[in-house]
Amino acid sequence: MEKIIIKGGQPLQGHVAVEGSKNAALPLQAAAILAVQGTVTLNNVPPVTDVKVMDRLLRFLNIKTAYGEKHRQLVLNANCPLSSEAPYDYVNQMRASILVMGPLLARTGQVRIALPGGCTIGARPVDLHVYGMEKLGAQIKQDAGFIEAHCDHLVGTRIPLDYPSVGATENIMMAATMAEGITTIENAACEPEIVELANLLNKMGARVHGAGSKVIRIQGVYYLHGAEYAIIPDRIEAGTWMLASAVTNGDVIVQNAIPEHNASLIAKLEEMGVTIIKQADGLRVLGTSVLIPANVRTMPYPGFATDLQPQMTVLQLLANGTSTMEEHVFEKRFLHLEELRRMNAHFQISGAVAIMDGPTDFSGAEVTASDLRAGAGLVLAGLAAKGITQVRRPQMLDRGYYHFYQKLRSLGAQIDRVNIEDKFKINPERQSRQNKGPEKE
Ligand SMILES: CC(=O)N[C@H]1[C@@H](OP(=O)(O)OP(=O)(O)OC[C@H]2O[C@@H](n3ccc(=O)[nH]c3=O)[C@H](O)[C@@H]2O)O[C@H](CO)[C@@H](O)[C@@H]1O
Ligand SMILES: C=C(OP(=O)(O)O)C(=O)O
Repeated sequence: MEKIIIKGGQPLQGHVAVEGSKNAALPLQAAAILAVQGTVTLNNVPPVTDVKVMDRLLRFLNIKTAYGEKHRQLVLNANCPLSSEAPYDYVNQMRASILVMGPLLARTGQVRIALPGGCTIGARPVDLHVYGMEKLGAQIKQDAGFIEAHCDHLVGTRIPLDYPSVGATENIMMAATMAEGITTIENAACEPEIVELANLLNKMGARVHGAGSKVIRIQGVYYLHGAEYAIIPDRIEAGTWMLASAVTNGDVIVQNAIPEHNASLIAKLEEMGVTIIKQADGLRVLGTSVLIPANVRTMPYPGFATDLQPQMTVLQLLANGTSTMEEHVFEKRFLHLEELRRMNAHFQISGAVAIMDGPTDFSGAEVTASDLRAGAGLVLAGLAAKGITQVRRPQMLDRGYYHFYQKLRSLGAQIDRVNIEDKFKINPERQSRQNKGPEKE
């Protein structure tokens, strides 16, 4: 069993570099399905597990891919006939696998994809994705855990979304690029990752307008071709390092962080007494020993990002007084708080609201990461805690962070990742010596 082990109490100091955005990379990988001619070259692609999971799915669909970790470059070639079936084994690990549905439908006229399944942050239906495909003219059948969609050709139309779902907006955008006529997505998601997808699609020959606003207009084209694109820095990774500096009363420069992408976080940090200085090489985050409580609500962009909620609650628990966190994006994203109780946190949860009493004197304990960001939150609590914290299931962190503990160690944290079985594994040589008994002279 692997664990991250942290000896807390060390203020973080130094520089940390942010990788390319995981949540931008995944839809951009899926968009490569649309290129009937030429290759799609993506730069600044982070070497994280989710990107590898998407890569495995795309290769199953017959797309040729080559990734150079050193240069963070991924080249995708979809110029051959593609399979339109995505089996359960290839989609059950990651929700974002559903993003192949729109482009496959546009490219091949049919798709059969297993439903991506449950998730520890709550139910994650795909009804808005399906609604979008239906509005574009696809016939959809859901049976035996699969979504099956087919169409002669897709036709542009008005698609008002009940909720600005990031994934549904991306799927619809990709499907609509080759639809006949104009598609208008209303109440579209506005996340920077949506703008990234539109930028790549437009470089591939699509005509997408308004990405980043509530209304996206897509004029269908006959075909899409290859293009090269560099992915933006990961705003969630950047935010995690900013919070790591704040919870340890540190002084960290988060390199490549784009301030506008973390505006809600910056505003809350400043409200709590943390100093943020915008520098040419990134954001300098200076902690404080007197944290002011704050109330936070997660919301679609540009609101406070749900993917920074667990990390933020650690800072709120350290503040001098009562803070609240309202989780409005996912229904079950407070599992990390129950683990933090083991580290001396005091709070109550009432529906979507966590009411937290600070200041918390975190004490090290053994805890388990239920998902990627819960894991990040627990490690941050460990950095702020007295004594030793052990975080189980560190593989959760690999989904979206590259070299998580190594980067923290470079900032001065006392942190390691160990395989407990390795430590206690019986050395075969020693065992055979023991079995033989003492060597004769
Ligand atoms: C790979 C990726 O980019 N993941 C991000 C993306 O996830 P994802 O694209 O899954 O997030 P959505 O914006 O779609 O989901 C937000 C909410 O809408 C609901 N919903 C969504 C689709 C649907 O068809 N029906 C429906 O009810 C979900 O259950 C959830 O409660 O945006 C989330 C919200 O910022 C982030 O936390 C994830 O890190
Ligand atoms: C929830 C996340 O990702 P996904 O949507 O892929 O589960 C995340 O990155 O925190």
